[in-house]
Amino acid sequence: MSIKAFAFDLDGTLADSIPDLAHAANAARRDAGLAQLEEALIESFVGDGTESLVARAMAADMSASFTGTAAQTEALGRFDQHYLEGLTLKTKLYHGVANTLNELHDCGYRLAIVTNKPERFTQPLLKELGIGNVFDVIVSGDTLPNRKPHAEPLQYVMEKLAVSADELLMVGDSKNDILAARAAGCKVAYVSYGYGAAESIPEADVTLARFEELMNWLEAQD
Ligand SMILES: O=C(O)COP(=O)(O)O
Ligand SMILES: [Mg+2]
Repeated sequence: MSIKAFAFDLDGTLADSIPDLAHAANAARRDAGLAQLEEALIESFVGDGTESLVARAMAADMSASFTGTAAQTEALGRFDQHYLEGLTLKTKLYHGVANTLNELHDCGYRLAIVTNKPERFTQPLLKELGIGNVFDVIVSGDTLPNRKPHAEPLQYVMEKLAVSADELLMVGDSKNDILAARAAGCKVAYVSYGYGAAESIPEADVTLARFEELMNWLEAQD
C-alpha cells in the first residue's frame, strides 16, 4: 500500500520551539521567585504536554508530575500567559519544512498534526508560522482523552482522513512519536535534528537528518 497521508509532530519536528518554551518556563519560575534554568535542561522536559513541562520546570526535576497543587496551577497560568505572548519570538520552522509541506499538499497528500501541545497553543502557533492552512486534521494533546504515545490520536487521524494504517506515515522527533506509530500500526520516520537526543529512541522505519529528505523517502516507496 502506498502512503496517502502524513501525521506530523510539531515541536522538534516542524518547528524549533525550545527557545520560546524555555523563555516562558523561566518567566514562570521568575514569577515564583525561582532561579533561571539552562535551556538544555528545559528541552529535556518537553514532550509530554504542557502540564508536565510546567511541573518539571518548576521542580527542575524530570521525575516531577503535575498533580494540580495550587502552586502548579498558578505556575501553569503564568506559563500560559507568557507563552501565548511570545509563541514565535524565536521559534522558527526547520529548514525545508514550509516548501516540503506545500509540495506534499499540492500533490494531494493529506496532512495532519499530531502534537502533545495543547490546542490553545497549537492553533495560534501554526498560524504565526504561516502553515495553518495545509493541514486537514489537527490533533493536540488535549483534543482526545489520550495523547501520544497512545494510539488514539493516530487512529483519529486515520478515521478523519479515511486512510488505513499502512497508508499513513508518522513523522516525529521523540520516543512518544515512534511508540504512538507502533501502537497504531503505521510506519514512522524519525527526525534526528529534534529533541529526542536525550532519550533512547526505538527503531523507526527511516531516519531523516533533514526534513526535506522525506521527499526522497517517498519517491523510493513505489
Ligand atoms: O508540547 C509537548 O509536550 C511536545 O509537543 P510535540 O508532541 O509537538 O513534540
Ligand atoms: Mg516533538
